[in-house]
Amino acid sequence: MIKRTQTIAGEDITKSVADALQYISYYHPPDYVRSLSQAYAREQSPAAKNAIGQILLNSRMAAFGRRPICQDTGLVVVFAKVGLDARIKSTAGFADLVNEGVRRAYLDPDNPLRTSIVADPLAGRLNTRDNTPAVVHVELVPGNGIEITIAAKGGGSENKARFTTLNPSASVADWVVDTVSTLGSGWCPPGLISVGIGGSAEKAMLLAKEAMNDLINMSELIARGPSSAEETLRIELYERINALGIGAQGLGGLTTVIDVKVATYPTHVASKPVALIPQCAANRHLKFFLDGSGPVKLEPPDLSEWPQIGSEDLRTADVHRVNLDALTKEEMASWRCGETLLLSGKMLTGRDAAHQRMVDLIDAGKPLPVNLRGRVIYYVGPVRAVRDEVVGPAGPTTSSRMDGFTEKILAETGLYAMVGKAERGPAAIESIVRHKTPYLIAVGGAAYLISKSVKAARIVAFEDLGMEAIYEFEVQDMPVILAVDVEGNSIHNSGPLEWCKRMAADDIARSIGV
Ligand SMILES: O=C(O)C[C@H](O)C(=O)O
Repeated sequence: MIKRTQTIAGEDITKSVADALQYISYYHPPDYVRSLSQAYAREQSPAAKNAIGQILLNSRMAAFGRRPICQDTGLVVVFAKVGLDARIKSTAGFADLVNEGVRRAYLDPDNPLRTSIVADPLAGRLNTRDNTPAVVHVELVPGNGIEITIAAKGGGSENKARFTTLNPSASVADWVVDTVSTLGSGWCPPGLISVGIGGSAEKAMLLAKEAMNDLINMSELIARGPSSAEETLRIELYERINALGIGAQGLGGLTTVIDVKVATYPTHVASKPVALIPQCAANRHLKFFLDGSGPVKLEPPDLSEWPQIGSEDLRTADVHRVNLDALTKEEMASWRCGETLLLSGKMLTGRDAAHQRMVDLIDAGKPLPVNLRGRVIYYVGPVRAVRDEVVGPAGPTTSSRMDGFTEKILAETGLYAMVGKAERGPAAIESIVRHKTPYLIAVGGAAYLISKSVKAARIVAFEDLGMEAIYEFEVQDMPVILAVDVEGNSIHNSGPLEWCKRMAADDIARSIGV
C-alpha cells in the first residue's frame, strides 16, 4: 500500500545538501561538458579556443582531483519543492537544515571551499566564514517527497543580472541582445543566458534563476525545430548573442553562449517584466529527490565524457616568457595587445577589500604594508590549500571592480602591471596609458589549472581579510594574455569587433549551426 504521508529526517536534508555542494564543486554537469567540447571543436578564434581548452582541462583536473572548478565556489541557491504530504522530522526550520549542510560542505577538511558570503552587504561586509546563509526558495506541491535543486552561483556572473519592464509591444529579443552586448565578459563566457519573462519583478528573476538549471539541449532543439514561442525565442537569442562575436572570455570568437533558457509566467496586461541572468563557466547545480529512504546517494559522473585535452594541446606559438623579478618598463612597452605571455617569478595578489584598504591608507597619508613599486598584482581570492597544495584553486576575479582604485594605486605606488579577468573601463585604460602599466588576463573558469603554476605562496599583508589578504605568489609559466597594452589597445574591444565582422561577412555562423 502506498503511504500517503512520508517522514523525511532533517539530517537527510542537511547531509544531502552538504554532499551535493561538495559534488558540484568539482564535477561539472556532463551536459555542460559535452556542449563546451562541441564549442571547443568548432571554435576558429585561436585565443578563444585556447581559453575554452583551458576551461575543459581545468574541469577534468577538478573532477579527478576533487578540488573546486573555480576559486569562487559560489553563493548557495536552493529551490525546494516540498510535498504537502512530506513531514520533516526536525526541530530546526527548513532554511536552518540547508544552512547546516552549507556549513559542512564549505568547511569540509578534505575539500574546503572558499567562503564568500559577507554578513552585512551595506556596512562592515564581514565574511560569515562558513558561506552561510544560502538563498532558499520553498514551494509547496502535491506529493510526499522533497525535490531540491541546488546551485552554487558565481559572483561575477550574478553581478551581470539585469531586469527591465518592457512595454507589452516591445521586443524581448532586442532588449536581451542589446543588454548582453553591454555586459562585457566578467560573467565568464562561454556560458548560458537565462531569461525570465512575465509575472512580477521578483517572479521574472526567479523564473530566470530556476531555468538556468535546466538541461543544456540547444543542439537538439535546433535539430528538431521549435515547438513553442519560448523555444523560438531561445533559438533566436542563441543565434543573435553568438553573432555578437564576444566569444570565450570576451576575446572574440564563435561561442558566447552554449544555450539560452527562457521561462514565462502570466503577467499584468500593462506589463512585460524581463529578467536576464548569465551563468558562468563554473556552471554548478544538481537536482535530487528525497523520498524518506535516506540522504541522496551521488554517483560520480562518467569521466570518459571529459575530452582528453592536455596542456600540450594548449601551447601557443610565439609565447613570450617573462621574468617578473627582472621586469622593466621598456620590456612591458614592447608587449602587444593579444600576445600570450608566460609569467615566472614573484607577484602580489589583491582584490576588492585589499584595494579599499590600500586606498584608505594612501588617503590617510599612511604607508602601505607592502611595497608595490615594480611589482605585478594579480586580482585573486584563492581557495585554501590542502595536502601538498601550495594554494587552492586561484583564478582571476573581475578586474573592473578594481577600476575605481586604479588611478590612485598606479599614481601613488609605482605598480608595474595588473593581472585579472575581463575588460577594463575607459578611466582605467586612461590610467594604464598614463602610467605605462599594462593589463593582463588569465582565464576565468580555469582556477585549478592556474593554481598549478603557483610554486610558493605566503600572506604578506592584511591577513585578517582571509582569502582577500595580500599574498606573494611565486609562479612558473603562468599563461596570460596581454589585454590592454601601454598604448591603450584593448583585446576586449578589438577581439569581439573582429569576430562579429567575420561572422557577418562569411558563413562561419552557418557552419556552427548559428
Ligand atoms: O570572487 C571571485 O573570485 C570571482 C568572481 O566570481 C568574479 O567572477 O569576479
